[in-house]
Amino acid sequence: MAPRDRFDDPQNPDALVTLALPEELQGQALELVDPEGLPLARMAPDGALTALTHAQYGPFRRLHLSPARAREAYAGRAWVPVDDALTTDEIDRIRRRGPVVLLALVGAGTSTLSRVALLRATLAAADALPDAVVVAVPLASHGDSDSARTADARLRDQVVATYAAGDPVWPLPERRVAPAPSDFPAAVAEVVRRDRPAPGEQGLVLFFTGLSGSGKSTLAQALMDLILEHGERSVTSLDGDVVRRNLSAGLTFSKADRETNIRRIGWVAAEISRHGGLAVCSPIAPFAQTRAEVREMVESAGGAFFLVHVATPVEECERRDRKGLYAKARRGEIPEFTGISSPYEEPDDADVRVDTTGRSIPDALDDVIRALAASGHLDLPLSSQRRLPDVADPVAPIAPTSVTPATAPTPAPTAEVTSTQATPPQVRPAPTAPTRAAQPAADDEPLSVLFVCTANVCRSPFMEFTARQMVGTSLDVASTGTHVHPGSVFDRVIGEFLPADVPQAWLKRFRSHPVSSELVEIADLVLTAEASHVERLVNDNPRAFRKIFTLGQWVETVAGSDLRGRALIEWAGDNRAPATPEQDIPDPYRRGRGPARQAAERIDELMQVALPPLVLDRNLD
Ligand SMILES: Nc1ncnc2c1ncn2[C@@H]1O[C@H](COP(=O)(O)OS(=O)(=O)O)[C@@H](OP(=O)(O)O)[C@H]1O
Ligand SMILES: Nc1ncnc2c1ncn2[C@@H]1O[C@H](COP(=O)(O)OP(=O)(O)O)[C@@H](O)[C@H]1O
Repeated sequence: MAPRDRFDDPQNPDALVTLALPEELQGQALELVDPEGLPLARMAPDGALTALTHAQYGPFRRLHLSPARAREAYAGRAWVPVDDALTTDEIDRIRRRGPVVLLALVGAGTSTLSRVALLRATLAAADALPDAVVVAVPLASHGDSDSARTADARLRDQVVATYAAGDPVWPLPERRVAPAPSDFPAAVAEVVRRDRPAPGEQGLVLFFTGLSGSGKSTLAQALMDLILEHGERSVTSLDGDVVRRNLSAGLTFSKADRETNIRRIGWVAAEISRHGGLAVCSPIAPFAQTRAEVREMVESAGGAFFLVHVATPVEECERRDRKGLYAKARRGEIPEFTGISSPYEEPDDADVRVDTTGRSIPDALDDVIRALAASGHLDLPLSSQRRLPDVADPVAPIAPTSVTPATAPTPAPTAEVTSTQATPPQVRPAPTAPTRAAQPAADDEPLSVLFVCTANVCRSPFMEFTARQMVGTSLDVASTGTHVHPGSVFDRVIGEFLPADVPQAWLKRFRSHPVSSELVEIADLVLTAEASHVERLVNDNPRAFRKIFTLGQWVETVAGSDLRGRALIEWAGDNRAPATPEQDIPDPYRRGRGPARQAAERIDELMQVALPPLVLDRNLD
């Protein structure tokens, strides 16, 4: 930039060769270093610069020549400033001029090309010319304002003139319209295409922000499941809670630590997007400025940033209070709790805003899917186009009718029931839910046991019927599922392996029923077929953790204890054996008679141990 020898030169106020120093460094002697710490220049307190060495950093370093070195190598050629990928027409024009230096001004890239791609495109153009070489000059532009453009043009003319030092300079005519891909030679077009992939091929960061309990993790997880089911892309999850357990372990919830946490997430996500990957982040990220920094990090890594504002209001999040944190925050036990005692700045730059209040998860997720499809980044099927059940809704707002009221009349026994001599007259026909209202049970009242599997058509009703047949009304039993088509019938294949004296009427009258938080709350004990069911139920009902077990886990836990009834359940809550996959009862549904028989035998075997200690009336076991 000779003759300039300093930043912020008062003699050339419009030259924009500036260095913004923090106040405490102003007026001091400084060393300027590259990102790896190599000293490049010394700066005197008055701003005068002394070069120490050439920069040795970054791609195509060999092409970044100072004017002196460039002249040493290429004096006598014509100099052509290049600030975008060259079209076929422009290359033809240059060809007519003879030997040239293409002086690539790669300060900030262009609106459509990164710096490094601008250099690659210029090299590809040089290859198409008989005698052209490339020199890179990191000359940045300072913005779109008229004054910045004027100053930029002046600085650029000066820099180009310094390189040419009297040799001819041939600027290309200004473009009237932006070139189309077909205007470039194939090799240049390929550089342009790779550098700016179509939205569907670009790295992508899906960033969910919102209050604790708003539904970020739930929606993010459902979306990731869907992406994986789709199978075209892999995903990295950066969930708020998970990040805080590893990447950000030790950070607090002060403003500074939250910012650090979000910047770390942003940095990792940006790196993932740099490689064309897909990252799904779901921290609270309460501050607009930090979210903007993440956007900037991602975009400068070449990725796309897609912001989902999970805008569930604080009243609803507090009503859900999945983790009991709002209650603690209200009691002052958690300081700086977002939405209560720490701010959440609503985004005004969200790509989609979803309030999950009163909506099912698939329905809320569809809003995100629609917005993503419109952006061109990701095309996933809406829930209405998917075969159900896949993203089922474990916590769809519960209609009052879904809990059997305590006063529900017992359905009249059918002819089959009355004709089945094995049916004790006091046994209710198969209920779809425990019939006790949500009130504390008297000590001598039968315990209620809720069996849970996936669709509530096979394993859990089998457990329900087996239990009822074994202990009659000594236990209040019911069954439900985590992913249910409500109203489905009992699976006849596993039904074949029920004890012969189970009344057919129970089977006939059975209809499937989804699990709900109310049902879990009412039950004294919840027994599931698989560990994944426990996980799901505990996730949605964390406070019920102590009474939810897999059937196999329950049997292993209580084996050897002399306790009975409620005391046993309480004890088991504190002494639970781990739920291992070996104890699971695999789903035999639609897998034929063999697996159905195995599941039936295993359930039967476990029930023999699981139930007797739960029965309060000792005469019945
Ligand atoms: N003081 C306070 N404020 C907000 N949240 C708190 C706090 N203390 C603990 N938690 C739990 O931490 C989860 C939020 O962590 P994040 O990393 O997402 O927060 S932040 O983005 O750094 O603000 C958040 O989890 P989610 O419910 O998944 O959002 C809370 O469970
Ligand atoms: N439509 C919905 N979308 C997402 N979550 C919902 C919806 N309806 C109810 N919920 C429930 O709200 C809670 C949201 O919790 P979570 O996803 O962990 O939130 P966050 O990650 O924002 O803290 C879960 O218990 C979830 O089942």
